[in-house]
Amino acid sequence: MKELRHLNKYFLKYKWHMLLGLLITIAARIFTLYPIQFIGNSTTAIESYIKGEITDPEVLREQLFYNILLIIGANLVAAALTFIMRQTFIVASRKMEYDLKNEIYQQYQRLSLNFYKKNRTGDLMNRISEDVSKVRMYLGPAIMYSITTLTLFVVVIWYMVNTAPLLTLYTLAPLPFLSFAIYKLSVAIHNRSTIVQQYLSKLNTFTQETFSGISVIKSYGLEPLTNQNFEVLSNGSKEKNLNLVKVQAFFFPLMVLLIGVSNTTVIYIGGKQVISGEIENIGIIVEFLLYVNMLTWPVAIVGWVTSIVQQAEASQKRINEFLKQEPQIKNHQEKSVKIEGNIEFKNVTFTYEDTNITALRNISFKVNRGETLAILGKTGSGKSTILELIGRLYDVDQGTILIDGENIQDHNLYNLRDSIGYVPQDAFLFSDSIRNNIMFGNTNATEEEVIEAAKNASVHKNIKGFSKGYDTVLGERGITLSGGQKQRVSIARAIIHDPQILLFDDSLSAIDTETEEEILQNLFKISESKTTIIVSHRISSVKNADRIIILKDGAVVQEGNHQKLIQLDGYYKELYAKQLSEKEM
Ligand SMILES: Nc1ncnc2c1ncn2[C@@H]1O[C@H](COP(=O)(O)OP(=O)(O)OP(=O)(O)O)[C@@H](O)[C@H]1O
Repeated sequence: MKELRHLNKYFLKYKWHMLLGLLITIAARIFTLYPIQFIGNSTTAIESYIKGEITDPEVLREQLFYNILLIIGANLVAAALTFIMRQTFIVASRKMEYDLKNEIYQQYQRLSLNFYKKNRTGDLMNRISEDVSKVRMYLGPAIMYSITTLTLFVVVIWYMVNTAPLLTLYTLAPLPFLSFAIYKLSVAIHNRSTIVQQYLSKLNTFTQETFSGISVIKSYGLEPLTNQNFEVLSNGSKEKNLNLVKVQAFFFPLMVLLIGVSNTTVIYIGGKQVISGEIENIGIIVEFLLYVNMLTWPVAIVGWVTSIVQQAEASQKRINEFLKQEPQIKNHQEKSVKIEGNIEFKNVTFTYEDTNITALRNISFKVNRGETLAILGKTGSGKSTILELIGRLYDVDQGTILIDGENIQDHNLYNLRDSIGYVPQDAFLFSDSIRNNIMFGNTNATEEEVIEAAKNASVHKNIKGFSKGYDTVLGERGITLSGGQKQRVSIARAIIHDPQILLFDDSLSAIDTETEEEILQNLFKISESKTTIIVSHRISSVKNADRIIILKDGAVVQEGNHQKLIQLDGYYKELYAKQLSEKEM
């Protein structure tokens, strides 16, 4: 129960719901029991009539009518109270589920990139959905049924002991066995359903991947192979499901068996006691039969509740693992100071902790407000890493990054990121309208500003060409747009944000050179008083930059402007010559 302690704060928050639920449960149970006494009374009245103690049939009719009215009345009240009981406990548990999901989601948002690298998306999704559902079963149904069972037990057993103590003992004897058997069965069901879930998860991942990669599958003619793989997986899933169904099938027969044993005991022992005169009338046997049937379900539920609590404990443990984690990148500064955009790297070395790859080695450079720095280099040379370090997606190991002369870590983290417009290498667009995708950079932007940003990113004409214009909804991963269009929408998003620092990570790669030139000219105007860093593989994107640095294996190997670098032997000159000849061809 240690892990479940985390949830106590929610019980405290909804204490009035819980308290009201408790009171109503007690009242509901008492009203559920009343009808049984009246059924007992009716049987006794019939018995008295048969024995001749009541001679007038009118009196019997009157007694039966009176008892039936009471039975109906008590049942109606019990039903109404049971409804309210569910409204309190179950509603409270749904509210707690909602709060817990929000707590986990906010924690996910708080955690840094390294957390997402270490954990698989499926696992993150599972903990916020599956695990929370299991915890909710503890917060609501388990608590509700425990209280119901306890109240029922106390009230019923007290009444039974008072009426016929020995008969009570005999009738209740099989119930602990029932509870234990149900517990064992619940554990087996739980274990097997966990395996079923795992198979289902595998099956889902497989299908999702095949749908995402459908174009590759079709173009390589891999349909038969994927069908085969799917069949193997779904067969496995079917086998596991059948295993589960087998144990589930034991549940009701077991209950029926034990109810049968208890009923037989009541009739046999009760009958003997009536004969010996220990029990005065048959009405008591009828009442006991009803009590036993009423107790069987709650006793079975004790086993069920125990397994629910165990599952909730295991799920909450998984949730707590994530809730306890601290973000790797922390904000050390509450105060926000307006960022001017002067960036300086001083002997920066950086190693990715998960792969142990040293992406940057002793890097130093400076770029001031109003300037454009371009970074070139072969793939894997560390260009993107530089941009990620400026956004503090990671913190440096050695050396320092200065922003406006101050250590990057001494700036307010959120203010720093807010001052940056980052266009990643792999432009990500949400399944939303183009307008909203652009406005992601500034949710308060006006229609004119959206159009202006799109024009500056040279994508306005394309958007206008769509029948729904800016309202065009993009499919998953923006599949309705071409690679170059996606990149430009992503650029418009950064422009509309109007940041102090603009970072472009190879974001013009899928755009033809003419459009590229157009965007660069627009950017030149927009970024007059901003700091721009352009990562690229193309000379055309970087030739106008104030400074260009060439990276090789994480180190700066050449530095200068276009004019200087085309004179020097090395990567830049070679690339220039190659791209020039390609253009001429
Ligand atoms: N998130 C990461 N975790 C671990 N290693 C990484 C990560 N990102 C990059 N690396 C490694 O760091 C090195 C530098 O990568 P980086 O993405 O900075 O190169 P790049 O110059 O931008 O390459 P490209 O031109 O292909 O985009 C590579 O060896 C890469 O494998």
